[in-house]
Amino acid sequence: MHVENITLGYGADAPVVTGLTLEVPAGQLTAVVGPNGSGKSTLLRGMSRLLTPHSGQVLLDGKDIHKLPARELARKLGVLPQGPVTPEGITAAELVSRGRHPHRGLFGRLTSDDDTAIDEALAAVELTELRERPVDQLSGGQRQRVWIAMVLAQGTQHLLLDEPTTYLDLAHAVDVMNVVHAATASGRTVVAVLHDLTLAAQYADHLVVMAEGRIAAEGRPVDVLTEKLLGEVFGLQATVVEVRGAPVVVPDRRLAG
Ligand SMILES: Nc1ncnc2c1ncn2[C@@H]1O[C@H](COP(=O)(O)OP(=O)(O)OP(=O)(O)O)[C@@H](O)[C@H]1O
Repeated sequence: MHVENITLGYGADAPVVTGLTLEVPAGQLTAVVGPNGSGKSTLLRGMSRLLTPHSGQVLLDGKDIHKLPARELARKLGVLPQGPVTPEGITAAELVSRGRHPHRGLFGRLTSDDDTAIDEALAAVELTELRERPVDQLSGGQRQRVWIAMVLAQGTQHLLLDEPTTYLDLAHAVDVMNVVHAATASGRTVVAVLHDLTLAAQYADHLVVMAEGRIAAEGRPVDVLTEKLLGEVFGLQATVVEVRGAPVVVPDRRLAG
């Protein structure tokens, strides 16, 4: 996936992302981090056709995604947007089955391939036992995992995930990141917006740091996530230590008294 000189914004407002170019490494996990409002979600929306760019292109296998038929794109690119709205009364399994839509014929029923993909996706996020529960009766974290399962069931080569670990406790966040990372082991390309810098650094092959609609730095987490960068981009005073070759961010405390 390649983003070429893209400018994105909303209506007549000043653009949010300006002239951004990004080569997404194939078969790897790219994490996008940055302060609130730096344009991470906007970038992901532009990369997934939820937002049409003012200028520039997003290329998938060399083709402009904004020119591909929707169905063809859905077979190649799975998207977890921020805060997806759950249809009322739908069960977990039904929601996950929607991930199979792009693979079905016009009036197609679910095939055994579809059933397998749905079962595997539910198992991957450990929700097999809750599969018949209405999604609106699940906890925030369980609901988030159902949505991730839906995107996994879509079986696409490319995945864009906006904050897949929001609402998850650390153990479940790690479970989800393990699942997401496993997708790259089978050759899939993943781009995930993440807020937890340490989690991002532990899992990302490639780290992109955004600031004010541009890429402030990118590369291996250990090269990118420095104390200097945290100060400059996040306004955060922190100590960075290395664990298993990846940076861990320890914010400096300012205790009263
Ligand atoms: N639908 C929208 N309409 C108008 N402006 C928007 C819309 N969505 C986002 N923006 C603006 O675009 C800017 C970047 O927002 P965006 O959500 O891309 O940032 P972000 O880096 O993902 O932030 P966060 O970490 O808070 O999720 C913000 O100033 C925001 O107000």
